Amino acid sequence: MKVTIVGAGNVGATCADVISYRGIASEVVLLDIKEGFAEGKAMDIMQCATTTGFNTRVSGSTNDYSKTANSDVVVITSGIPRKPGMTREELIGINAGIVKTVAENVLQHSPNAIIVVVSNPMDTMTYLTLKATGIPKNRIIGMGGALDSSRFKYYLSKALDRPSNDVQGMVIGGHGDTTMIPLTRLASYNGSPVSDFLSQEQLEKVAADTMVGGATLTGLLGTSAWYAPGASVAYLVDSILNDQKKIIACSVYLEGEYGQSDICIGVPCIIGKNGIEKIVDIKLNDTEKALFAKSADAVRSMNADLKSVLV
Ligand SMILES: NC(=O)C1=CN([C@@H]2O[C@H](COP(=O)(O)OP(=O)(O)OC[C@H]3O[C@@H](n4cnc5c(N)ncnc54)[C@H](O)[C@@H]3O)[C@@H](O)[C@H]2O)C=CC1
Ligand SMILES: O=C([O-])CC(=O)C(=O)O
Repeated sequence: MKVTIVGAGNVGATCADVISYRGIASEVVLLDIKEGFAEGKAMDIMQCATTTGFNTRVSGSTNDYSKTANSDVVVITSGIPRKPGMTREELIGINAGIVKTVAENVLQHSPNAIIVVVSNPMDTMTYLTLKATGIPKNRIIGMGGALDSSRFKYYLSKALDRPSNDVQGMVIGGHGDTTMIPLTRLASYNGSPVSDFLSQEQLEKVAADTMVGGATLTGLLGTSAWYAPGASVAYLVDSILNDQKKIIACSVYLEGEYGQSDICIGVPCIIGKNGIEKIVDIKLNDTEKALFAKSADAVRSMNADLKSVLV
């Protein structure tokens, strides 16, 4: 199975690294516009093969899309990341043009690929990719919810002082500082509701920390995060390539589900060899429904800014 990652920067290269050492794909092509950069990242990763013991072939390409031909999955991580103090939404001006061109280029060489969109603002970039390429909606997946959910479980585990892997939880809605919806009511610790162990005040803090999880890291690092983002993309790609049918919150095109249409936004999905195999209808309460509608309004108003790119 072949995976192409366009944008060999922090997130793209980390994703290639995780995919190779976990043996998720047999071949990974990293492509970047910067001369020699993807080749260098690929060589560095390949020099881990004997020490971490993997057999995936990782190669790099400077903007030569012929090397990406016949990819099963293409991940788009090209574009600029935010700096401290910025929102993801502020990246739209530069990233929309990049994502549209990249999506068109990759499809010329891999017309049947499933596309995973990572570049921010991710929900709007996912919508742009769908509208610009016209490929079926099951093959366009925005990655945000996997990462936001892993941060949610991290903050829950810290509050519980128990391992993250004993915690279940999901974040739906937009992948933005104010649009994410950590589903605290449904989160659990080894099968029991987390509210059995944490106070309302603690749960509200966990939700608030989760929502600004990306901004917190951007403040600490000076650019946005990459280890958890790269690993989250690899987790999603694993579920596609190995047909795992995991339920993962992904940004997908809605046509009436969750009361929304003509929008890409995070909802729980079954992810398998066909990409989005099913949108899972979890029963939200009235408060959660209202938050979801508000989140969708914000994402939709961002999508309106795509008019000049989508002509
Ligand atoms: N959806 C999510 O959960 C997350 C999204 N992101 C987003 O992912 C994107 C990448 O972030 P980083 O890897 O940290 O940035 P980075 O700056 O380290 O890497 C971006 C790479 O894209 C390349 N690039 C730019 N234009 C290109 C083009 N036309 N074709 C090919 N390559 C091109 C650059 O040369 C650079 O190497 C950002 O937009 C960031 O906001 C980051 C983390 C999580
Ligand atoms: O925070 C950012 O800008 C990058 C991102 O989407 C994340 O790490 O969640």
